[in-house]
Amino acid sequence: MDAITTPPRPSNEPVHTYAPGTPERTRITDELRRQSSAGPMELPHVIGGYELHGSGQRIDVVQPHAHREVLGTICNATHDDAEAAVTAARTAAPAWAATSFDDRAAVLLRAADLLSGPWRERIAAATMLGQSKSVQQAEIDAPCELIDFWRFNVTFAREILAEQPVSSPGVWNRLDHRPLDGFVYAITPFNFTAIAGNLPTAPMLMGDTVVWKPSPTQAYAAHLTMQLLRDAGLPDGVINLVHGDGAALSEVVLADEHLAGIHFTGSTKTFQHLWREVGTNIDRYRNYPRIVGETGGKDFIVAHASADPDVTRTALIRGAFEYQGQKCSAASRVYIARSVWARMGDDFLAEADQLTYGDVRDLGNFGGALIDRRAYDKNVAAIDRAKTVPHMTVAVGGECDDSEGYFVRPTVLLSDDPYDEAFSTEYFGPVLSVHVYEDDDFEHTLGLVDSTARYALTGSVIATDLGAVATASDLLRQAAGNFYVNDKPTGAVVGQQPFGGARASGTNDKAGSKANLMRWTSTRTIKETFVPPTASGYPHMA
Ligand SMILES: NC(=O)c1ccc[n+]([C@@H]2O[C@H](COP(=O)([O-])OP(=O)(O)OC[C@H]3O[C@@H](n4cnc5c(N)ncnc54)[C@H](O)[C@@H]3O)[C@@H](O)[C@H]2O)c1
Ligand SMILES: N[C@@H](CCC=O)C(=O)O
Repeated sequence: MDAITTPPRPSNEPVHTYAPGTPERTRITDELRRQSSAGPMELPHVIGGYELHGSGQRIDVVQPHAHREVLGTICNATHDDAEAAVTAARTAAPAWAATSFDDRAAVLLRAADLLSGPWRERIAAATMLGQSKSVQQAEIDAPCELIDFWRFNVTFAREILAEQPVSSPGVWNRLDHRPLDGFVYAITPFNFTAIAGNLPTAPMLMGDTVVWKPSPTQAYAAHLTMQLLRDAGLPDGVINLVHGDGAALSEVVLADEHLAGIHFTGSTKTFQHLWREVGTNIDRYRNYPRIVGETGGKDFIVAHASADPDVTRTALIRGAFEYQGQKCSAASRVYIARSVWARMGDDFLAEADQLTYGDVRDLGNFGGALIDRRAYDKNVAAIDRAKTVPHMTVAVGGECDDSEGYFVRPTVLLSDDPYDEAFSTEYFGPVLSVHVYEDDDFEHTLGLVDSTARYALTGSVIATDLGAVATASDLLRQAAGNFYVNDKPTGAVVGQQPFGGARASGTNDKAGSKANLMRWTSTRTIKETFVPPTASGYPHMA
């Protein structure tokens, strides 16, 4: 069809409550039961449209809150798998680049409607079981955030295509938003099904073909996401799903001359490794690969002396302990004015102590388990260290139990020393470091917040004094890519709070925004002169 079309206007997917008696609660409970009793599934690579089981090491994907229950098995990708995926991506590229924007967009719009409809509980339950999310946390991830990524990105991409230069009389200037000249490598984290679904599909929407490697611990929901995209009409080879730890895969992919971009979300350490490898291979590439990475955080809450105690307590509980502190945006260091702490500290500690982490199939639980043994050991070590530090008190929690699942209790560390490593190291678990400062030390404390950790992802200021809000916003301008006033620092919504941070937290290309989509297109400028000159002289030469 030859027309300039307007995609359906996106609005954020409504978040279901799952309150007792609601139909969605019945549906999710049935689906959790069905998936839990289905027995382990093979979770194949999907390369060029073929489901391949691979010859690499087999890795079980388990329920983190019940680690004896196996959901499925993946095979770690080998060099052969990697080469097959790169070949499939390159083979599919010409036809995909020639596919109209509307036809590419329609795949995502169909996928969004499938996820909002018949796939909703399937993906939500898979996210709960595989990533140990409470029903509320799964709901805001996938379905809702993933649907939003898909619908909003279509509108953002359409706006990019519509942005065209001016043309002088006699000339027509145009921008051709080409796909990148090569394939994109999308590497995704365990903690959000939505991020895993967005990172390969954002470049795909812009006409690129993709090798997608999800986290082994998110492989179960990733497998279903790939099935959903294929149901929505994704052609073979456009996205190639390859499972495993990524080591052998990266040895092939990062050395390939056609690597055109990396779309990464995960830890700072992994991102820096990938960037270094790109540097090492720089002479091999036909183009400079676009490198987009959203990484770690040590996200803060600063409560001014004017802060409302209930707002502060709620922001701390939700910001630090939802999804067991495993959001890159989770509050993990808090600075509270002494007078505020005096009014809400005991209530906060009591509420934290009463939070229930358990099997997420029991909808009464606030949260689940840590994702795996590695995350569990890291948090146990952090808590054990804290117990030995003289200026630090484990005020709540500190108990850990891995007999059934990787459970770490919500833990609050109170410290007189704001330079302790607990205020600068990302533990990625339910461990919150709290420093109580003197009320008149607000500006000095903001300096501490800005300089203590190397990250700059999210942060909140809580204050009713608007002057204090303005001071914090000013002095912390570079300390967070997402800055919240009188709220928790988590829960960004696509289209409302574009998400991402700078410093060690990433390239700040804002997932689910035009800025991100621009990284996946290589613009060609076309100038056409209608009646070209036929003589080379200029009037001043007469
Ligand atoms: N800023 C953000 O938007 C954001 C969002 C989610 C998570 N995160 C961060 O992600 C981290 C937690 O996620 P994680 O534990 O999955 O991170 P991770 O770095 O351990 O893993 C991320 C992905 O990289 C893969 N990987 C590791 N080594 C690789 C290699 N050599 N080649 C290819 N792939 C490789 C992993 O298998 C996984 O798929 C935290 O640091 C968190 O802050 C950031
Ligand atoms: N966008 C999510 C965090 C993603 C990282 O884990 C939030 O805003 O809470």
